[in-house]
Amino acid sequence: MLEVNGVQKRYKRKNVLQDVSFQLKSGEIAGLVGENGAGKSTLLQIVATVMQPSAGELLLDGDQYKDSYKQLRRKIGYVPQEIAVWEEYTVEENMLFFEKLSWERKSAEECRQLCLDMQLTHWKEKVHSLSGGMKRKLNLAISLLNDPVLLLLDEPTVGIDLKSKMEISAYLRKLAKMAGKTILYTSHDMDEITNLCDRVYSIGEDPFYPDLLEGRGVEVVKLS
Ligand SMILES: Nc1ncnc2c1ncn2[C@@H]1O[C@H](COP(=O)(O)OP(=O)(O)OP(=O)(O)O)[C@@H](O)[C@H]1O
Repeated sequence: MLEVNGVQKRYKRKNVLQDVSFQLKSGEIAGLVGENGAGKSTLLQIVATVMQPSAGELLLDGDQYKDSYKQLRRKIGYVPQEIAVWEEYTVEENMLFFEKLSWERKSAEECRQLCLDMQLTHWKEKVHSLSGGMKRKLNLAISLLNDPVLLLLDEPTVGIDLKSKMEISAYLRKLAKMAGKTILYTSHDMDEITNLCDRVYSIGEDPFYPDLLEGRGVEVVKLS
């Protein structure tokens, strides 16, 4: 379980996150919405241990982040907005390369299966010849190599076709419901968010997103 208590983030004189508190249970999928610049990526980076908050505390499965950054990092999968894979290498070479950097050992067949699980079938193809959707799937597969309990995804479905979007959504649902993974992800696609999420957190002052989500059958919680 993830607990975020009173998190604040200040960049020089700019307050981005004021007093953010929420909890996520195992197997829960939560969305994070807000206008550009509201602080979604900043919050994901803090939860991912990539960045430290200016104030507040975070706990994962009861362990304080500040006491155990290194151990907790092993339990977290984080996919930033930018696709970070080796373009000149094949899907197979990318997976095997990142497997070497992972804390968990996986065979080549297990790596291939991770890709197949989300309909990424181009095992022998170079990444530069893949579609944007396929690259996003590869990025996601890489983040799962160390069997994270918490998965943080920054706009995993931006700019990809509807079929790939639906495949990624179906796969995320399976990861949460069958494998008990906790997922926090950002998206500007309100149809996708309402279909996929148990709850949506809205960040920032602007009531645009909460208003947009009203009456769509999803719980919306405002964060500051
Ligand atoms: N390293 C940094 N130094 C200074 N300001 C930053 C830094 N990173 C982000 N910011 C500022 O913090 C604010 C929040 O940025 P952030 O990227 O978290 O927003 P976001 O909600 O993810 O936006 P988007 O939807 O465009 O991705 C923005 O005003 C941004 O310019």
